[in-house]
Amino acid sequence: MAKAVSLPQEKKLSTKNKKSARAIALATLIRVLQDGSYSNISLNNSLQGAHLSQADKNLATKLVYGTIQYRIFLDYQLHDLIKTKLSEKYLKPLLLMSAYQIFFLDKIPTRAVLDEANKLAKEFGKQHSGGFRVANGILRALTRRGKILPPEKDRFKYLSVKESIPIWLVKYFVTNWGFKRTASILQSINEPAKNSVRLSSLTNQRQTLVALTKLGYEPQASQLAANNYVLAHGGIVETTLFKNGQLTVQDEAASLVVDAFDFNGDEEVLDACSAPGGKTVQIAEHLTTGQVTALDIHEKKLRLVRQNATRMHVADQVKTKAIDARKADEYFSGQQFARILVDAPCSGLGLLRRKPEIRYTKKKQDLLNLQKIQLSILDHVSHLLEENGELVYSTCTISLEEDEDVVKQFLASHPNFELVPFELSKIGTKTGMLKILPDSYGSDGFFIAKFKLRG
Ligand SMILES: C[S@@+](CC[C@H](N)C(=O)[O-])C[C@H]1O[C@@H](n2cnc3c(N)ncnc32)[C@H](O)[C@@H]1O
Repeated sequence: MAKAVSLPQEKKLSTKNKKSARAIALATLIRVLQDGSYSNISLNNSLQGAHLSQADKNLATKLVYGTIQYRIFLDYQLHDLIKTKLSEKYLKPLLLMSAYQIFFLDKIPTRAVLDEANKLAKEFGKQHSGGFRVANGILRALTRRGKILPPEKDRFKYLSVKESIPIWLVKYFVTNWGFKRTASILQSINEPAKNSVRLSSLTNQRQTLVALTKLGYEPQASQLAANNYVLAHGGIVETTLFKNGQLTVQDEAASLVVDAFDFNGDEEVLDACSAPGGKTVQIAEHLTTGQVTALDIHEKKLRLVRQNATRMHVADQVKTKAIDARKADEYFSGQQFARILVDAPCSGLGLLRRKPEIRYTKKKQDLLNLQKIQLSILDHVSHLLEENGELVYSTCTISLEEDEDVVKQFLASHPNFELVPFELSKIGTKTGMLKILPDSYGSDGFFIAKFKLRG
């Protein structure tokens, strides 16, 4: 439980600003938890017109994402203390947000959380409503009682509440990786995501590293990817290093996907699911006379691919086309690509650390629905690969349905393809498939399979 210690950064903020940050967080949480809005869109909209200091923006962001991330845990803390129906819409989000601060933000004194909750209840409640008294009573009872967890012998429920993961997902993980590994994965996905960048291979990497060090980013070479570095803190997109295309934000495991190809530089490459273009630009960096054709089903998202390509100085190597990859063989004829990447739409279970909502929005049936789309994309683009060409299939999920099972089914229906082992600079695979679980290196969870079309 949080102790009543002072928070220097909090103290520096004016009371008015503090209240605004919390009011914005609460308004966002009401929209997300009660109205089903997307947290990132909702929060960005609220922050845009808010004129908050950077510290207050950070606080509002932390409150929104932290409350969403720990919703199951927080609900459990509150469930037996809420004895009446919460008639006003703001009350439950306010209780969850306050409980989040009490249990997870050690530097905010409990006293301050209660005072702020009181003010917010008066601001958000109806006139003459007693909502603030209800909130106050529940939060005081919560601070008196402290944290509770289900009995450890109820293993699934215990893990579900402790790590704030739906029971179906805990069971799914335990079925595939056993209890001990599941506990390790779940614990790791609640840790903050690393700030990983990939240095452009077209610019002077030594100079970039020196500049990063001077700016206090303390770059540490990635354990996984050749050109990636883990930074001590965020904010890199505001720097000229990012704006000038000397580096880009890319997870360490995500960077391995393109490294699985062998390039000569003159190839025609198809990137079937390309937006926002992280891997497209990485492919393009390998090309001299070759080109990469970047598809995405959403025209709007291709703008991001073009922006990325321009920023990273590879626009001449990149063409974009809004096409459903399941119809790619209607637009392109013959075996015209030497390399094809299918970085498929997936459940994103490897991104649980980065995107706290995924754990609540994904259902087991989604894994099979997505598998159908993934197989269909693979099938339709596979006709476009030249003989001896390379096809890489990747996902940012760890579900077997979308990874190993897709590979198995694709090979069964395409006997002219075979898996090929690949060696990357820091990691390799003899099977042609590489699965990175989120607790192995603290990266995103990823799956990569490399196929070759027999000549
Ligand atoms: C995992 S993301 C790709 C990330 C991207 N490769 C990168 O590195 O930045 C999957 C992308 O596939 C797109 N997508 C979904 N269904 C598609 C389809 N049928 N055809 C083409 N693109 C599709 C989505 O819009 C999304 O941008």
